[in-house]
Amino acid sequence: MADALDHYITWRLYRTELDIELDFADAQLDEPSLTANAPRLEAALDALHRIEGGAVANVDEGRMVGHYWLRDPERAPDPAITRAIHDSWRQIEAFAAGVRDGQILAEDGKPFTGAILVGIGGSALGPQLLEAALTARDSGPGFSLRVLDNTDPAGIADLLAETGTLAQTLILVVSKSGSTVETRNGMLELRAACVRQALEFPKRAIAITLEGSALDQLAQREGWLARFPMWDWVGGRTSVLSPVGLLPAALLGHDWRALLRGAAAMDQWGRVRPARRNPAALLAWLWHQQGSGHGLRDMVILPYKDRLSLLSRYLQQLVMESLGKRLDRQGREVWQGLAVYGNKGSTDQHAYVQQLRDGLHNFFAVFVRVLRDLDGQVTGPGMVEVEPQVSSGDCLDGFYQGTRAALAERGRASATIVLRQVDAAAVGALIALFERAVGIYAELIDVNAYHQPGVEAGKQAAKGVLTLQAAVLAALTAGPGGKTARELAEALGADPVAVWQVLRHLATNGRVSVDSLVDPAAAQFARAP
Ligand SMILES: O=P(O)(O)OC[C@H]1O[C@H](O)[C@H](O)[C@@H](O)[C@@H]1O
Repeated sequence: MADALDHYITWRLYRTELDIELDFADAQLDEPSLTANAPRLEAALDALHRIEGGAVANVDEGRMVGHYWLRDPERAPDPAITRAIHDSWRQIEAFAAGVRDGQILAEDGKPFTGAILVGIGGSALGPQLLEAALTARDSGPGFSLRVLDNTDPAGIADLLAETGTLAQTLILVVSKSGSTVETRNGMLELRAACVRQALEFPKRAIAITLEGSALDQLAQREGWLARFPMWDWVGGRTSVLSPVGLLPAALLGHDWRALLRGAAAMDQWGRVRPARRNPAALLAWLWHQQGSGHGLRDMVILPYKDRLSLLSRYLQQLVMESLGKRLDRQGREVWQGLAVYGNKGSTDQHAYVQQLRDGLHNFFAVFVRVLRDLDGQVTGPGMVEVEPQVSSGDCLDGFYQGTRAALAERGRASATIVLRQVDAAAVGALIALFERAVGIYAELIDVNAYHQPGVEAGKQAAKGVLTLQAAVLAALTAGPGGKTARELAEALGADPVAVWQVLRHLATNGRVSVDSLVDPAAAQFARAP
């Protein structure tokens, strides 16, 4: 009779060189369905193999999908790509060393002590994840990274207030396309702050972007301090191991080569056949089985380690932007996706775990367990005993094991990724594991994981709002009296609700005059005096 230990060993994948385990013992996977679906999984792995060999997997945009080459440049199908990656590494190494050793100085001759990264989506989430996961561990004192990832004036003001003088601050403007509005705005706001502080923006500005993009051209024209490449074969949400994530990591003093090594080692593991022995394939199969191939259950990401609390935010983009698709690759309407949320344990146990155990059964959990309580040291001697013979770390691990068991008891599935510690190699491996699982799952459900047609609709509509705002401002007359939103909308042939929405925002910010904003039909707007 197989006992619980046999069951665990049967559903455990372990890789010695990574010291990472994937524990599927509570994942409710079963051998018969895995055997029956082995051909599909093997075909998905074949497809990934072709992608790694340079297939144009992003058919709509006619692009190769090369994030796997970022950690193993020799795999790239074109020697020019291999060279470009190696060149970028050399450039990152030299620049970060120059900043950290004080050869690259600010205009006042003093060292740079921090950076503000301006970017959004894939151009911010990866660097944020790395900073949160690795900073305390690797960097030592002396360099800080702040991120400006929105066009919210209050957020920008807060960041500027926190930073104070920008004299010792590098400004990293990160945008693959080089034309993202939020990032442009953040850059313009920081440029204005430099002018206010009598500092030269180009002397501290660095661009990470596609060669020839609008941002790249601007950086060239103005002679920015440095320019680093992005490539069209790397998607924003898989760009963390390109200069997008590596340069900030290097500036922070992280072991970015270990990050690459960890990812490359996970890629190796992720190429293992048969699929039953392959961690990424089993993870993708878990998603498929739990959500019936239609994302019917959400993935709750629960790392029991504060430093990984941004993992779920990072994975939200990677998974949901890749898999959330209306059409499959045959053009059929499929409305696919896989919702991701989570923060960290045991914190979330005091928030929504109640529903996970007792409520709606529309999820499965992926735990991340970190065996070592404190990095690089054993805590035994001198540990604080919160109870006799019990440390805080014992409690944290107990909460993980307890929550997992409590969910299993109610028939809720989970998988656990077990790391020895949160170091650069482990973080690289985690990133690669999920990237590969996304690639495999996309093959299983037949969607293009590498485009994002859905994000355009909101951007276009926002442009329309600003066009309407310009028309409304032009149509307003100077007071007294004024016009209602309805009158203005009629004059402009526009939607009166849209006109009201624009006006109430402008009025609240003192850009137009209004008698009162209480009644949308009666409010009288006039040009601000
Ligand atoms: O790096 P950027 O070109 O500025 O793009 C930033 C982000 O915005 C877009 O809307 C995409 O949906 C994301 O995939 C991308 O990461």
